[in-house]
Amino acid sequence: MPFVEFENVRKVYQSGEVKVEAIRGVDFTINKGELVVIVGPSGAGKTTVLNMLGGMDTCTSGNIYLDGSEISKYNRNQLIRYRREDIGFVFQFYNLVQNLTAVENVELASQICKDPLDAEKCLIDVGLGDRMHNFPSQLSGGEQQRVAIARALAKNPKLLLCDEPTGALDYKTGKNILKLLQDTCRNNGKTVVIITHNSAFETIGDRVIRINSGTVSEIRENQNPMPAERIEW
Ligand SMILES: Nc1ncnc2c1ncn2[C@@H]1O[C@H](COP(=O)(O)OP(=O)(O)OP(=O)(O)O)[C@@H](O)[C@H]1O
Repeated sequence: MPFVEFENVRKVYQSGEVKVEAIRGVDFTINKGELVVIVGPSGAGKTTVLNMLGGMDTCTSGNIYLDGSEISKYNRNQLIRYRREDIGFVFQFYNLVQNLTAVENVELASQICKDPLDAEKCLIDVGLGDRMHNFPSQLSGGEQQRVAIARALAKNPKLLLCDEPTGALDYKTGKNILKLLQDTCRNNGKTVVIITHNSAFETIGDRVIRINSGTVSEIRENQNPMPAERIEW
């Protein structure tokens, strides 16, 4: 059984009289420990897929599975627990609490889940061992994103979901963050999903899922994914 599965998933948004079919019958699988790149142009439905996979939104029909559980059947309380314990989130704009230090930001996340990793160790792992007691405003964008990644990993989640994780960063810093995500997958066996509009990122994924107009237009497995430090865009 695959680690993650989307089975004929549909999502219709209804605003007043207008219905938007954001996702129109999407099927894909993800294996444990894979680095997956979900790519597609703006408006294709990537964020909708991420929101359903992350338990922030529900599908209109179809089935979504993670690690043997059908999350598309979860009720509100089960989804709250799922978001807290099973998923680590990394967003474009870091979303750190400004009046807490790096290590306090990471501890904040680990306090709400049942089997957290050590906050200081997570910061050391992302290369911030010497910046733990800095506030976000004292850190660069790339460093703040590293704190956000440490915060997500400290939850010891089943899945790390990253929505445009390099979107706010310059080229070189963005590449370093991709490398960190790839290393996290390789070295810790973590399943990592990166959502992006940037097709250049396709080459680093073990699996690439291309979304266009609410459907999957291509699924590809890279036998030899490119090391993130070597990609160019
Ligand atoms: N809450 C909502 N209500 C109504 N329509 C929505 C809602 N969220 C998304 N949509 C629509 O669903 C479609 C897919 O949007 P989505 O945000 O998933 O695309 P995306 O690929 O993530 O795009 P981007 O890269 O620009 O974020 C779009 O047509 C969008 O307008």
